[in-house]
Amino acid sequence: MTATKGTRVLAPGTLDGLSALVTGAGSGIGRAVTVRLAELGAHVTGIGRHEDTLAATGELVDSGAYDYHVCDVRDLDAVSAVVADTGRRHGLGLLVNNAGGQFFARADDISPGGWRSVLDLNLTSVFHITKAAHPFLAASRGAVVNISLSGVERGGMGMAHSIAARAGVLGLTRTLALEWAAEGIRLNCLGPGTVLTHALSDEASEHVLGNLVDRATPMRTPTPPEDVAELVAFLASPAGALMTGQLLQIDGGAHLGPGLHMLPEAYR
Ligand SMILES: CCCCCCC/C=C/C(=O)SCCNC(=O)CCNC(=O)[C@H](O)C(C)(C)COP(=O)(O)OP(=O)(O)OC[C@H]1O[C@@H](n2cnc3c(N)ncnc32)[C@H](O)[C@@H]1OP(=O)(O)O
Ligand SMILES: NC(=O)C1=CN([C@@H]2O[C@H](COP(=O)(O)OP(=O)(O)OC[C@H]3O[C@@H](n4cnc5c(N)ncnc54)[C@H](OP(=O)(O)O)[C@@H]3O)[C@@H](O)[C@H]2O)C=CC1
Repeated sequence: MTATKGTRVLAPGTLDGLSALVTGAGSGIGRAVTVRLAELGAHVTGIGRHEDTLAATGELVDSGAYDYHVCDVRDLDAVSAVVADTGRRHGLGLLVNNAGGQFFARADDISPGGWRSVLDLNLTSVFHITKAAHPFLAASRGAVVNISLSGVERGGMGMAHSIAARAGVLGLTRTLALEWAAEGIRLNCLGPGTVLTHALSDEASEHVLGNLVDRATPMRTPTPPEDVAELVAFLASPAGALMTGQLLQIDGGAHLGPGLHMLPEAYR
């Protein structure tokens, strides 16, 4: 596995005056997005379930550029209240639906409860948060970026629940891009490949991810979270003003189809 360093191309000040809301801002991609948006001039409100990690993200950005709310995105009333509070206090020009995740299991081993938990986290929450953000996004002619998953269009073995949820988000993104275009709101999805974040540090994930990079990613490199962040910033910037309803894969050509050898032994 080789790794490339994250790339930064946008000029300082590109996002001056932007107010952004980032779910899952306390780690991984969400943290990288938060840091980059703030560097480019935005104010970011982060959401996550753990205060310590959300606060640690704040140590990486200028004071005054960031605040956070401890909240579970699956608690639809609570998260809608956070969106409304953020919109009232700062306005809302960018919503990044990033919080998400899954467990790796073949479809036969996904119980109704397991299916529901992944759909609630990765699809239902996105619908409700985005709907709650609508009036504020309309007021600012704002943008939504939904963090998706490489494989959303082709499928991904061991991730039936998650891929189904992300496909749902893609459909939602494309539909709202049509419904809300007249209000100047743009919505897009980004599909990272393998991003080496702490969430993937357990043994099963290690196994899957090492294999994914070496055997299922033609460019044989993980996706740096900073590259995802730069694309989010681009989509929020004036340069992205005509981009809507798109899925942008940022995955080194990854494809999770060729064989069960990528899954932990127990799942083959
Ligand atoms: C070429 C393509 C490249 C793509 C690479 C993609 C790599 C992907 C990377 C990522 O997405 S990284 C970010 C990932 N982060 C995580 O995934 C976080 C870890 N996951 C979780 O926190 C949880 O799994 C969850 C998805 C949030 C679910 O948590 P929840 O608290 O809701 O679950 P539980 O209450 O514990 O269980 C609910 C339900 O689910 C069943 N279940 C849980 N784990 C498993 C498992 N490993 N296998 C099977 N079933 C599982 C559990 O039994 C419960 O079911 P019921 O008992 O109710 O039937
Ligand atoms: N890593 C990878 O290879 C890839 C990841 N992705 C997707 O990118 C997104 C970010 O992943 P990544 O940064 O790797 O993972 P992390 O686990 O590092 O980040 C997920 C973040 O979401 C937060 N979160 C999780 N569940 C909830 C919840 N119910 N309510 C509020 N916040 C929540 C977590 O914080 P807390 O636990 O404090 O709530 C955490 O900060 C996810 O949607 C993931 O599926 C897509 C492609 C590849």
